Amino acid sequence: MSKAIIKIEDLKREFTMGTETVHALKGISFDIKEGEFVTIMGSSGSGKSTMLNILGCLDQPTSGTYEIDGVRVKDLSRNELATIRNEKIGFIFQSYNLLARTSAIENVELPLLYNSKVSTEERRKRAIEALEKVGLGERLHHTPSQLSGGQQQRVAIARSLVNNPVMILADEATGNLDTRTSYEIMSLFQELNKQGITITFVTHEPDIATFSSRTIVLKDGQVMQDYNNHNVQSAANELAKLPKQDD
Ligand SMILES: Nc1ncnc2c1ncn2[C@@H]1O[C@H](COP(=O)(O)OP(=O)(O)OP(=O)(O)O)[C@@H](O)[C@H]1O
Repeated sequence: MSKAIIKIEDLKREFTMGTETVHALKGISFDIKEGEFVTIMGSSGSGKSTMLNILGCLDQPTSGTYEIDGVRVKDLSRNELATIRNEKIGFIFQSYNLLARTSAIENVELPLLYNSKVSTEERRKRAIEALEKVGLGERLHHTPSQLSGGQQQRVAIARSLVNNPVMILADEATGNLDTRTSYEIMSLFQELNKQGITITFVTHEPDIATFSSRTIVLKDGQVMQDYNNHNVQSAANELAKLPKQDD
């Protein structure tokens, strides 16, 4: 049995708006085990962003428990939360969030700058390895504006891997990409998952869920469905089915 990386129990998040209370999450419970590739789906307003913020230690629940890699997140200070975020989670966003005018390699090195145990040489070595892993070994010194959207997302994926996080947390990571590039990126996620990396992918796109091994569907702040996908599609196969580009 793989160990649970994420443990969530009866998690609630309420927001106070004037005299009203918005119940964004109404008692959510699930575990995510090491090596899983989970999509968290739901329509607009279902609670995905609220869930993502809590999973990413960017926000705290109103009640209930959230544990990541054995650490209980509730009651941690802001600094402790920042450390957990940096050490345990690799974030990937829809808009890549790379530093402009900064090379791919420097962008990937960023999460290691906060880690005083890693020397300059080691930092560079790990950044190069991460970029090679995502197929960008030939683009180390390109800045974001010199890279395509898909390549920029690959840099972001390399950056998310460089600290050896316990989980990658992706927020609509293919939202800005065309179909072909989305399949390329999903194929990369599938490869990384095969290598043992745990992935949680938050999205409103049902297509994405077909590439993951488990889907959790949120509705009105509750888990409506939580199922294993016994027929995981290969993104590389879907890519091969697309008409050839004339370039
Ligand atoms: N800071 C906040 N203050 C008040 N209400 C909030 C806040 N954040 C979220 N909500 C409410 O919580 C509910 C869930 O919102 P959330 O943003 O998590 O949904 P979502 O599934 O991510 O939607 P979308 O796909 O449109 O981003 C909504 O009713 C929203 O209005």
